Amino acid sequence: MAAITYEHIKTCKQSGARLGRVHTPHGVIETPTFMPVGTQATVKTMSPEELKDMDAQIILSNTYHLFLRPGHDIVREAGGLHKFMNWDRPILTDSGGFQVFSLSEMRKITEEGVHFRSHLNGDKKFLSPEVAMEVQNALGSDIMMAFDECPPYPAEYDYVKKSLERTTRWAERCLKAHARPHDQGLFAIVQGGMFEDLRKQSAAELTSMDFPGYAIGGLSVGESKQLMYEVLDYTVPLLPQDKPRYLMGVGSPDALLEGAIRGVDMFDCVLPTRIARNGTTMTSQGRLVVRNAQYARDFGPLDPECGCYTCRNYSRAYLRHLIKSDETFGLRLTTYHNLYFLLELMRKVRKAIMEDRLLDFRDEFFAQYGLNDN
Ligand SMILES: CC1(C)O[C@@H]2[C@@H](CO[C@@]3(CNc4nc5cc6c(=O)[nH]c(N)nc6cc5[nH]4)OC(C)(C)O[C@@H]23)O1
Ligand SMILES: [Zn+2]
Repeated sequence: MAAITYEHIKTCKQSGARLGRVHTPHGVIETPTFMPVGTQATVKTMSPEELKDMDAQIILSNTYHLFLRPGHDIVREAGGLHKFMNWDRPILTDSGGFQVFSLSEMRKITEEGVHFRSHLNGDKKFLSPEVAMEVQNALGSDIMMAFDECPPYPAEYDYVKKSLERTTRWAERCLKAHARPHDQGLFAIVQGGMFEDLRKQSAAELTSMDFPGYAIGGLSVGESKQLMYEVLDYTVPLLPQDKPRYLMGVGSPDALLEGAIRGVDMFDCVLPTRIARNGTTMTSQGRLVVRNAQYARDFGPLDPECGCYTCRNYSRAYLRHLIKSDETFGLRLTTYHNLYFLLELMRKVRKAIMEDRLLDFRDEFFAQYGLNDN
């Protein structure tokens, strides 16, 4: 029995989006799904109990960060990431390639791997397919990502082609280094930038190696949303129907809807947790910056249509006061709401697929939420 299997439930007759389940050793994930990001073994300010209250079915953590601190050996000695952070549902770990480029200085890519300096203390470090697999093995995540290179955006055609070919060779090395295929699934990451023929090449090379799931990398890196949707239009159909498809780094309401409509099953993004910490919230009426003066005497709920703990028990005035006063409880309340909002949105997406009306749902949602940059 493979560690990760995909169960297709139905395809929306109106949009082509699909309803499914991903089966993992730590439980089932209903898709399309949004995965809260817990980069350093915690979804910032949330307890595992609160994440379960809102029915987060899987969370993300990160090889790069845990490799640097506390070190994967400590997590291994703790019994793995599930035990270390007291989370008994599925965990997906990113492989670290992308974070090396988005966080560290002084990096040098070779065929062997990437030499870089830690962004924490400048120590010289090295990540490679083999090291990334050893670290994820120590973390014990249910879904591991292959070690890849995410080209910068924009990037020249020749650079992107050479980069995707190395990513394919690195994916092969990850497969060879994969010690526990029966209790950890390894997803490959399709690259190819914004070039249709290179996306085709990357997808063909990786799907010929039969991974249990495929991620679409190299997006949400500064390109316009229209360009991202264009790349999805021709990349998603290249991936197998009977495997999960994961779009990395995407998490605004509009992008989640447009991605689901195009057949994406899994999403992750720091957006909801990151903006919550500066008092910006996602509500059914669009973005609401609750720290703004206009809410000083607004004793209504953050979002009148939301049933979450924050919206049932506290007012906008109180949230504004806490955020302005730098009270940690304020960050917890806005984070709880933002995550609940996106998880609730995905529940509504799954219901709309079941009822063959996802395009109608998208139009209704945008009419209320607004097309503003959310
Ligand atoms: C949208 C938002 C709010 O998310 C923030 C910030 C900037 O974009 C993000 C999200 N975009 C994103 N694209 C990715 C592509 C890959 C990839 O090709 N390979 C691998 N292994 N992991 C990836 C992770 C990715 N995350 O990336 C960082 C830099 C992690 O911060 C995130 O804007
Ligand atoms: Zn709420």
